[in-house]
Amino acid sequence: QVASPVPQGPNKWHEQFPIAKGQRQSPIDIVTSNAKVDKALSDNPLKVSYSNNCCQSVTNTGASFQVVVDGAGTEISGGPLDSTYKLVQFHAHWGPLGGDEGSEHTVDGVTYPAELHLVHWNQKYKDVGEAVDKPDGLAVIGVFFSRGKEHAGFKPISDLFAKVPRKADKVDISFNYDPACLLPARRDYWTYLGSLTTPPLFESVTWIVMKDPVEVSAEQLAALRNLLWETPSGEGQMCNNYRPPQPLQGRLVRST
Ligand SMILES: CC(C)NC[C@H](O)COc1ccc(S(N)(=O)=O)cc1
Ligand SMILES: [Zn+2]
Repeated sequence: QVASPVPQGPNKWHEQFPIAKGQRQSPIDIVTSNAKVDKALSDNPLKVSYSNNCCQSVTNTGASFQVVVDGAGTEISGGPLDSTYKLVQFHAHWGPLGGDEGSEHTVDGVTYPAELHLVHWNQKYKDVGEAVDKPDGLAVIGVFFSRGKEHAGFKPISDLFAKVPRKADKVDISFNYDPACLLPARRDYWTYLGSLTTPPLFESVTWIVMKDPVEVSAEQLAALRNLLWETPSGEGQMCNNYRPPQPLQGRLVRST
C-alpha cells in the first residue's frame, strides 16, 4: 500500500498554506526591550480556573502528544481576553535529545528545550471547530520548559508517553489531574496576536507566553522521545517538532 507522505517541514508549509507568510504568524522572538508594559493587563488579571478532573486521555497525534480535555470547568478570562475561553487540549514542542533548542517562542533569541501549549477556544463560538479560524477564536498559554529538577506535576503525564508510541495511539487518563500545576508560580506573561504554529496556521490565536519557565528533569524531556513519528528514513523518535520564529510584521508585544 502507499505509505502516507512524510509531513513536510515548516519551510514548505507556505506551498499548501499561503497564510504561512501572513501578517500575524507564530511563533515570534520576544524582544523584551520592545515589549510594552500595559497596566490594563494587571488591572484585570488573567484568571485561570481549571478543574482537576478535566483531562480525558493522552494521544500521539503524529506531531506531538496531546492531552484531550473535556472543557468542563476549565476556563480562562481577563488579561488580554475580552471573553471566556475554555481549555480543549494541551501539547508541547521540543528539540533534539539533550539540546537547548525546541521551544517555538524565543526570548531575546534564547531558546528553551521545550514549550507547552494550553489551547483554549472562545466561548462566544459554538465549538472549537467554529472558533479555530476566527481572529479572536483561540487563546494559547505557552509555558517554557527548562532542564532541571523533576516536575512532580508533569510526571503523571510524562509517564504516559511510553504507552502511546505510535500515531493515533491513545490512553485514558483515569486519575484526577489539574493542568494548572504546569503553570509557573509567577503569572507574568507577554501577549500578542498570532497564529497556530502548525498547519492550518490560522491567524486566530491570542498568545499568552509565561515569562518564567518551569523546570522539568532531563528524564522527563527524554520521555518525550518515547513518542515516535514518521521520518524520511521510516519510524523514528519524535523531536524537533517546533516552528522557528516568524517575522513580527510590526506587531506590538504587551507585557504585564
Ligand atoms: C478542527 C480544528 C480544531 N483542528 C485544528 C487543528 O487540529 C490544529 O490545531 C492546533 C491547535 C493549536 C496549535 S499551537 N501549536 O499553535 O498551539 C496548532 C494547531
Ligand atoms: Zn503548539
